Amino acid sequence: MPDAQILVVNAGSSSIKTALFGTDLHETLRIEASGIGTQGSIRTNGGARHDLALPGHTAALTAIFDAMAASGIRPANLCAAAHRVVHGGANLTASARITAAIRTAIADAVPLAPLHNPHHLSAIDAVAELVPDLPQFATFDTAFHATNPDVARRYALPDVPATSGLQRYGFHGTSYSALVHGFRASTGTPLPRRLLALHLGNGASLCAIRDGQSVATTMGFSPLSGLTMGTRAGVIDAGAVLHLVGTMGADAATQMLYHDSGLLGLSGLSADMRTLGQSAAPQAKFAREHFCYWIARQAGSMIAAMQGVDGIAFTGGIGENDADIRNNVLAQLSWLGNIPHWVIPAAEEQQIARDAITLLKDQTHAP
Ligand SMILES: Nc1ncnc2c1ncn2[C@@H]1O[C@H](COP(=O)(O)OP(=O)(O)O)[C@@H](O)[C@H]1O
Ligand SMILES: CC(=O)OP(=O)(O)O
Ligand SMILES: [Mg+2]
Repeated sequence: MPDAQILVVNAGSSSIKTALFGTDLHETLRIEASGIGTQGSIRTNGGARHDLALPGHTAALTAIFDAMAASGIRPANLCAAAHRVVHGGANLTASARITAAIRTAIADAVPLAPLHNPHHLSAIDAVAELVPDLPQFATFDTAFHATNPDVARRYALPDVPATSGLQRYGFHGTSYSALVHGFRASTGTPLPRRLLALHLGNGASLCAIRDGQSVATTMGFSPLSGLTMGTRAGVIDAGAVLHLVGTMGADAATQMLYHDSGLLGLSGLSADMRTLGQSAAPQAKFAREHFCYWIARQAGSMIAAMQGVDGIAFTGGIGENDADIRNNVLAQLSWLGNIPHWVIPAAEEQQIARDAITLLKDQTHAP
């Protein structure tokens, strides 16, 4: 194992994907834990999945670190760690070295991304404990959407202190920027001028990408809005949220909207799309239909924001693997005519490593 490896940690809501990269961006090891809280499994270098009980992210991180140690990785092999961070709040949008102040800002944004930020902090702290002086970096999921125009970002709320920072940030930007960066290499064609990108994983969103830049996306202030997701409700009338808070209280409403809704809430069976696809239960079929219908509905909004569409790209665990979901969505968009589409593996880890390498080089060249 050569030295100077960058450890990348991508904690999603149902997965932790880790990889090691050389400073030339060459991937040397990949260990992924998936189905956290459902059908837990771990796999190394894209090989066979091994079933493993993964009740939570802490168990997944421990299993990954054990597997890394078993693969011969030692702290001395690492020159940096780099993390995907879903929400950095209003001020943290560009990738950065994780200082005490930045850790605090990520902690302050926990209420805005309760399915993600706590796990980013656990990973940052676990690495700091294992290798105390290792430089650590963060890539923010919000960064790619900084190009959205004000009309897209602004909620129609008054400009008063209570609404400070209340805007549509958008997420999955790490995946979308990797998709734009690697589009030609993975498809053999140039990036279409107006691309509808669908990141469909446990969390799911759409992005309107015009000339390589995000102009609109379905998630907003938090990763709760937009599409139907594994356990998240997606777009819901604020009046319905007020009603839930009024009748159940804020804590129970938060639990319902983030943890008990979406595919799980609709099916009463599972948040996991693969499990639902294998089920003959009518509720499982309805949950899958709901997922596709709301993708198609919100795709119309993204296409309007770009004034048309020249290509469609699917990515994420569902987007890459579930052909029935892709075909259902494409059939509901057939009114568009014959638009080319591609399936492109999410390359979030490579994007995170690329950002960290840029920051490492900047530090080396700093006066
Ligand atoms: N072969 C498959 N067929 C259908 N769904 C799949 C398949 N593989 C993974 N998925 C689904 O992908 C989702 C997880 O996506 P992923 O992008 O890994 O999650 P996360 O959002 O946690 O990063 C789950 O709903 C899982 O069932
Ligand atoms: C932002 C988000 O929902 O991420 P994930 O799909 O990885 O849970
Ligand atoms: Mg993910």
